[in-house]
Amino acid sequence: MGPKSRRIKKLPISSFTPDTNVHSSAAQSLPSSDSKSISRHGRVRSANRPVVSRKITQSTITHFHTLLKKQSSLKQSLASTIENQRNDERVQAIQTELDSVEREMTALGGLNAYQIASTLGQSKERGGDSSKVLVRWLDELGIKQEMVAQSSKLRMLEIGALMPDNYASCSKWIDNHPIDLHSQHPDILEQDFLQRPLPAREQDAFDVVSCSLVLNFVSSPADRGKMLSLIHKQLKDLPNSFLFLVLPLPCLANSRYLSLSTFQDLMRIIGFTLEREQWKPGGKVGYWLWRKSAGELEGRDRWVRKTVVKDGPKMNNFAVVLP
Ligand SMILES: C[S@@+](CC[C@H](N)C(=O)[O-])C[C@H]1O[C@@H](n2cnc3c(N)ncnc32)[C@H](O)[C@@H]1O
Repeated sequence: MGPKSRRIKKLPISSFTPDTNVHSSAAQSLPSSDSKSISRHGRVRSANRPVVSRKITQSTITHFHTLLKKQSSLKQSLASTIENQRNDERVQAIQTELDSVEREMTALGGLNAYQIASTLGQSKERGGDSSKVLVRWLDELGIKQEMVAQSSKLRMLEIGALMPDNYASCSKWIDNHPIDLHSQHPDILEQDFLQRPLPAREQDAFDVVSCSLVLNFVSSPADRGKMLSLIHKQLKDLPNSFLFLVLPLPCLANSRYLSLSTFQDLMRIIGFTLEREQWKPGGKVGYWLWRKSAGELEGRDRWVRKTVVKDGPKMNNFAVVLP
């Protein structure tokens, strides 16, 4: 007899601690789309900032992530039930559940409320945005100095940009192209990165791609793998091409399917070598800078499905699989 299969308990992936008691109050406290709260430069003006507690902001983000994951898995079940069984009752049941999840997302304020909650997470009161870490690393690597000396600019793609001006203070040497699924500003291109056309010419490719707290937003392991592989294709084939990745630390430090070291193996196969990292044990967020390298075929098979690397009662199910 084979080993007894055990149900793996799902915990939400978020940079924040889940708090199920305040979900409904989050929906009431967050405003819907309010262009007046965004300044000419795209910053959320403090005077107009919604007054929400840290707890409510965190709760909204966590709850939204959970709903996104439910939505993604219900959509998958719906598609496979329709394709394989054509069982009308089952299809109806999944559709009803999906409608209910989507109603809950709308009640929470949808992507807009999630973005406002995340913007508050970026604010100075909460420790600032991640761009400072990337700028410091590019400075330490001598890339800033090189650009300034050559009067040249790094071509950067910022995936999941809540504000258009995170790199405004570096405009002399960084030419940033911010995109987001739901743009909060005319200077942010509204685009799904997974649908972005690949660069037709080398000069359309990027020197740096920033992917800060976005990979954990992508709800399926296969789409996460696709995102990392597409980032590799959007980068120039030059030694100084980088991916700046920011993730809630538990995604790698407390997952059943990944660890900090196995993630490094996966990235090597996709074609990334670790250049810099910043995180502390028990911390909420980790920062990694990956240099583009040649991808590897050997060992790829291990990453086409999820494999448990460790298990425990309070672990999460964050995973990445390759397309
Ligand atoms: C938590 S926010 C992160 C914002 C910011 N980068 C930061 O570090 O605080 C995640 C953002 O990623 C965006 N996003 C998620 N998937 C995306 C995709 N496939 N293409 C473009 N943007 C995406 C979401 O719309 C959301 O605004």
